[in-house]
Amino acid sequence: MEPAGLTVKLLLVGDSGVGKSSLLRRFTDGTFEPRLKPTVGIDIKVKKMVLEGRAVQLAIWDTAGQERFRALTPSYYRGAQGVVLVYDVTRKDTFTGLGEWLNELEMHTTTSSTVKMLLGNKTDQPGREVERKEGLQLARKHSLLFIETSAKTEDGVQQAFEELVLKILQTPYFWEKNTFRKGIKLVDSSAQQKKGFCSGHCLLI
Ligand SMILES: Nc1nc2c(ncn2[C@@H]2O[C@H](COP(=O)(O)OP(=O)(O)OP(=O)(O)O)[C@@H](O)[C@H]2O)c(=O)[nH]1
Repeated sequence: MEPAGLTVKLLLVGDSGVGKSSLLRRFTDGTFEPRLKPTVGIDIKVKKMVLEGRAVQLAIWDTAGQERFRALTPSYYRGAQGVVLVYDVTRKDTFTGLGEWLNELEMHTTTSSTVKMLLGNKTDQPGREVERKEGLQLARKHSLLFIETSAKTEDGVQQAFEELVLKILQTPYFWEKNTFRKGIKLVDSSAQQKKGFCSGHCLLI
């Protein structure tokens, strides 16, 4: 039988239009669509990556940010080892509205089982309304990883996912849950040992 390897479930949440689907597209397909339609319900993409010599299969759940789909979101948290809370650095309302998302996160996840990341997107766009240090402060307050990105230019996108998954792999709970998986596949890590990993982008709190 083929080794099952490691599977990690990630969830993207945040207000409509902040760029969740665009981040996912950029990360999985390397593309950017300037006029992307809002997500309806849920979209799941799978991507394989190798981190620290381990092959990991990511199942990334992209939730719809529109209000009419909000009732569905809580059920998606189940089994998620990583949650990315996205806001738009050019829309203050998406940042001030994070309290509601943070409450939801607190209700549906535990610190030991889920790694959480705060992500400020659209750094390429003029008219910034949320400063980096504001994001950083909020992340510190809630013990979240923090990063700023641009799905358009790709800046920070790869780093965001890598940092999140790396942190998940360092979580004891993850290994307890994955012990039933036989034959974890080890692959050559040399090509994946990144230089300047997360330089200037990521913060591990
Ligand atoms: N300039 C710029 N535009 C972006 C960026 N990310 C997303 N956009 C644009 O913002 C709009 C909304 O992006 P989406 O990815 O659909 O946002 P979403 O958070 O998935 O929205 P919902 O599906 O409604 O929850 C789209 O027109 C994107 O092209 C970015 O980093 N820079």
